[in-house]
Amino acid sequence: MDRIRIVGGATLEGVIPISGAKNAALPLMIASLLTEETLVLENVPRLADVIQLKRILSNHGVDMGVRGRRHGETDTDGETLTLNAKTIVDTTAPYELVSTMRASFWVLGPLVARMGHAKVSLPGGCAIGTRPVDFLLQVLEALGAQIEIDSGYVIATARHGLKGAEINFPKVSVGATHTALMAASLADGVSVISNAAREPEVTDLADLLVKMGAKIEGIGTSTLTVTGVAQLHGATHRVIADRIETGTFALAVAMAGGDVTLQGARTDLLESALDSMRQAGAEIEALPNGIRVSRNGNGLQAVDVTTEAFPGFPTDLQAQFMALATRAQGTSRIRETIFENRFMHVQELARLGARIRLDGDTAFVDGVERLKGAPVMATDLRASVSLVIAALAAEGETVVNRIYHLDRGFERLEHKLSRCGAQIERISG
Ligand SMILES: CC(=O)N[C@H]1[C@@H](OP(=O)(O)OP(=O)(O)OC[C@H]2O[C@@H](n3ccc(=O)[nH]c3=O)[C@H](O)[C@@H]2O)O[C@H](CO)[C@@H](O)[C@@H]1O
Ligand SMILES: C=C(OP(=O)(O)O)C(=O)O
Repeated sequence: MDRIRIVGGATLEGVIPISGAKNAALPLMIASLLTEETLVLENVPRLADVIQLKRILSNHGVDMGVRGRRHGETDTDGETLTLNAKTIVDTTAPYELVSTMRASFWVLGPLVARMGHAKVSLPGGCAIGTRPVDFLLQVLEALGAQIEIDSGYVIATARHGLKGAEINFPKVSVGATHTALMAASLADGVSVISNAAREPEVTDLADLLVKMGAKIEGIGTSTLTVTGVAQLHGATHRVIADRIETGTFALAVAMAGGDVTLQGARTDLLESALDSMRQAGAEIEALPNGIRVSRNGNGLQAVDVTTEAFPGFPTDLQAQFMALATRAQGTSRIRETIFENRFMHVQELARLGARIRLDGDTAFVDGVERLKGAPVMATDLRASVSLVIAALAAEGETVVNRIYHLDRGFERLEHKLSRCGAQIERISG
């Protein structure tokens, strides 16, 4: 199993290219199941989750190709993927393929909408809470599908197609909104989705669906009105920049000090997190094609944050922000309101010398003068990278074990950081 070794203390200087967003690329790829025509997706990140979804889609019969590199493109540019689901050969997504990744469950909506039948294993994904799928199933039931659970599989049936409906979510859910958008696009009649997620990845999916011929109003708001169409067609779309990768590298610079341009990053995708970083002592400047982050000399200050649905502070940056707070002056209160068990990084950060107390949904982080390198264990995707951030400022060597979690969501992390001066390397095997 690969590990990452970091020797802390170096400041970061240079340019980091930001990849396409994992959490946008996955639903965009899944949308290929909605049409017989070809989708072209540009700027797809090279990640373990994308490779796994390619396997799942292939199993359904989606033909896939990767377009060769064009003039002027470098190896930091994302892939251009073509996906064609002319013939769906299998409407089952088996446990072996689905169990490692939450987003793979989202094939359920498009399959039942187009084929009238789908059988999908209950999902896996990061172990950060119970993560039920009840809202996703309620969406499909509201649209007229019959749902049955059998031997760990959800079986959805709608022999005569789906019908438009009113859908009102009790809680904001990204995956349930993706499911509602995709299924309602091919349903007969109008669907109104209330309390919809407004995450940029939901907007990216809605924008793609509109290019494919879907009729969606209210994009970017919490009420989406979808008028179903009989068929969708092919389209070309560029995956938005990864706001979580952006925030992660911004926090790495805030932690290590230095001056880095995050190329291709967009401030409008993470205003709330950037504000918290400014309060902590980072300088952040929007550039025409990126964001410049620096911290030179000034110390870090404690900041309180509460995770919320977009446009609030994202739960996917909570662990990384906590890493920064471990070195700030004073006590930071970090409250997690989205997932009930997303604090597994706390005990690993403690191995590096962090002082963190947990009380229910809140972590109290007392900043310390120094962290010291140690062997640590990655427990989930964002927890893994929080350990990397802490290690950048720790004295001596840190080895992060089980980094397969990290490879799910960060493309060439060690290259991107080492190019800016970090002492970081992958140890294979
Ligand atoms: C691949 C992907 O894009 N994953 C993201 C997505 O996950 P995901 O779509 O799984 O997260 P949701 O937005 O659905 O979850 C939000 C909350 O709703 C609850 N819930 C959700 C569905 C449901 O049927 N019942 C239910 O109770 C969840 O347990 C959680 O407490 O959004 C999360 C919240 O921004 C991010 O942390 C994940 O990185
Ligand atoms: C939690 C995440 O992913 P998943 O929903 O696939 O577990 C994440 O991207 O931070």
